[in-house]
Amino acid sequence: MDFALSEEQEAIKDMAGRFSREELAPHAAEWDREKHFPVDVIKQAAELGLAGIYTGEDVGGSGLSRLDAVMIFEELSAGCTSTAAYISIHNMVSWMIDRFAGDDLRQKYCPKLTSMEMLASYCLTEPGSGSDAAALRTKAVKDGDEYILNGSKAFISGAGVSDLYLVMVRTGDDGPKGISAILVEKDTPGISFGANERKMGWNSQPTAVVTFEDCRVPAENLIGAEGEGFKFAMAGLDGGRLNIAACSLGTANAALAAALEYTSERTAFGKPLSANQALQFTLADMKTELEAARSLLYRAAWSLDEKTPDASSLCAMAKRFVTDTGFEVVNNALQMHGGYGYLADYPLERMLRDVRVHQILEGANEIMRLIVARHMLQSYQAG
Ligand SMILES: CC(C)(COP(=O)(O)OP(=O)(O)OC[C@H]1O[C@@H](n2cnc3c(N)ncnc32)[C@H](O)[C@@H]1OP(=O)(O)O)[C@@H](O)C(=O)NCCC(=O)NCCSC(=O)C1=CCCCC1
Repeated sequence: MDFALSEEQEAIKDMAGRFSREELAPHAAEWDREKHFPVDVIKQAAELGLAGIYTGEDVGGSGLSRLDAVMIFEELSAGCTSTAAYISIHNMVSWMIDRFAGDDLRQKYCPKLTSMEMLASYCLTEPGSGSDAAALRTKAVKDGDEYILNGSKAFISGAGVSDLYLVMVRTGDDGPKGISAILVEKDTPGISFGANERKMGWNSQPTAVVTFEDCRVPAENLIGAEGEGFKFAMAGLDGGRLNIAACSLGTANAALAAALEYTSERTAFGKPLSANQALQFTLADMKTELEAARSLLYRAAWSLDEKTPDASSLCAMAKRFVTDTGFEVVNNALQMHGGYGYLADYPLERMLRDVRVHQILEGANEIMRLIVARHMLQSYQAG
């Protein structure tokens, strides 16, 4: 087993790290304060190949691995958690179209997504269904060569700004087998967007309800066949969950770096804070837990690349463990800053607000435990 990164991976990390330090970090506090969605900066990411990281090269993607992707999101999130997370959602949609749509849709949309001529949003959650995703009710009824959509999607990142919406809809019976996936462009008559939600964090991207009222969408926009949408949605989330975990990891790395600097420079009782063994122990635990989190994350990403049978379960483990660990590390770093950690002049309170939601979205961490337990019990019962 080789734990060393390849030269190409080192170069990818360097490139993402530079973009993060130069284009994201200097503005993250302002974007958070002003609730500004930095579309221009996000589009610069496309020029670096970060808009279709694991989308195929034949449609303009970078054709990299999931392991490469988590390394990239770890770097990007150290600069701005919320912006990195939006880029991760865009990547998830780009990959889902590349992987599951027919060639006409792939050729029509993937190059526009990988160049970020179009930005994308993922629409699964509804006002009445979150963790129980298969209970979704947004209907799509076939009418000639169109589907007519009616219903609402909630908590949609990028809503109102994104150009393309990958929407999970009900085309059949109750449950997962009646769900399909369809693409809806922003200017389609019948689609509308609610007000930007007021959130604790993730303020550099808009979040809103998306409503469909007799929204007519070409039938050719259906991804795959009717009834396949739930599996596509779950497969997309396997990778999405890794990327969100990477966003917690990168943010926590930055928080630990800030804590090291602060505790080395700030003096109390005649010596630097970091000279206190109690703080040293906490710093050591933070470092150790982040290393453990990274190891699990990379292992899960490798499993997804290799399509191992336990890949979805490992993605769920990584999402749960890394986002919980990331939150604890950021919280400890904030505590080490004392009162300053609570001020918006320092980045810690923003980091804490941003990573908190990673324990909730793309599958709450309780659902991650459910996925792991189900896989473990099924494997046990199968002998
Ligand atoms: C895990 C879960 C609770 C499972 O549900 P059930 O028991 O209804 O479904 P079950 O019986 O497990 O399965 C149905 C079919 O589906 C296949 N499949 C499952 N996982 C996968 C997978 N990973 N890959 C491929 N196929 C999969 C399964 O095999 C089955 O097919 P089969 O009958 O065997 O032919 C699921 O609902 C879930 O996960 N919720 C969290 C939602 C949730 O995560 N939102 C997040 C919304 S997005 C979000 O929060 C965002 C926030 C910020 C912006 C981006 C998005």
